[in-house]
Amino acid sequence: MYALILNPKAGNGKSKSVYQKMIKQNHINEHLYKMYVTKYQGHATEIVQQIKEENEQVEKIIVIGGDGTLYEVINGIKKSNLVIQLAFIPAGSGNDFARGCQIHLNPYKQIKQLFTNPKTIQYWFGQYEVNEDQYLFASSIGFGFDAEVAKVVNESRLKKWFNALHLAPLIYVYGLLMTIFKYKPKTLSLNVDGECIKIDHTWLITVSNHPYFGGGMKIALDAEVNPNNFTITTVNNISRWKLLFLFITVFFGKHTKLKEVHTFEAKEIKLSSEVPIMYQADGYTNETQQCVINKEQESITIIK
Ligand SMILES: Nc1ncnc2c1ncn2[C@@H]1O[C@H](COP(=O)(O)OP(=O)(O)OP(=O)(O)O)[C@@H](O)[C@H]1O
Repeated sequence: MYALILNPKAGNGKSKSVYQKMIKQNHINEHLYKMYVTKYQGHATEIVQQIKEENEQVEKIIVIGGDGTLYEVINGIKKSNLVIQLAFIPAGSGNDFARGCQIHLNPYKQIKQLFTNPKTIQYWFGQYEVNEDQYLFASSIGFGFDAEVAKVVNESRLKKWFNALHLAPLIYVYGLLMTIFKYKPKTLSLNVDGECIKIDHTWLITVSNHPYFGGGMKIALDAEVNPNNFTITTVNNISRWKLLFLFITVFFGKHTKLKEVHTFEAKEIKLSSEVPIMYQADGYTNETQQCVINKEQESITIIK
């Protein structure tokens, strides 16, 4: 038996039509699944805990939604120590996890594959600790400018309209323009696999499990799904105009040629900031002054 978790608001309601089509096409047998619909932010985490408590023979969770829904589901899996296989039908606006795992971005193609010719891969989430609490991220965790952009995007009423007009990536351009002239770069101390580094005038640091962030930007060109290392990208000592240029070059994967951009691989990163800094984990934003990031030891099976 499997559980289906649907966020009806993901992709501005696209997820609901995806689910309805799935039913119409008789892809799922009503007796073999239990359906859960999220009602508010954080609900998907609670649903997974409920699945564990109900103690039914659930072997797989299928998520229909965006990266935010997936983030909540994987954190529910972590909190409840559930051993489960996971399938993801991308129906959000960004869908970076799907890109990173080479899951069809077209949800209908993904459904067809899932129910007719499924394949499995192993995936290792990232784990981060803030204020003594541990959480998982599927795609990336970023500190500084990109997190401020994510916050503007999440809080913007325009997101709905851009989605409706099928112009979802443009909401990130809007967030970028709203943030770039206000953001104050920070001095950050990093401990990377035991080596201390101070980075001044930092705009952003992203820690990636796969290449994509921000709805399709290929920030970590060489990142590969693997159990050992993250790819870390830092941007510091850059003018605001050049940063704007950088975000254009990211789409062509040319940003790493800029001298202000550095990339490296690491297994554990400890970050501290003298002042609170915004972070985003799969799009979920908050503030912290310290964070420790590791690879999750156990892999999860992703069905795709
Ligand atoms: N019924 C609901 N009403 C309002 N918000 C909800 C509901 N159910 C879930 N949410 C919240 O919706 C938010 C957005 O979901 P999600 O990130 O999956 O979609 P998206 O923003 O369209 O896609 P992406 O993250 O890929 O850009 C999540 O933070 C989730 O907590």
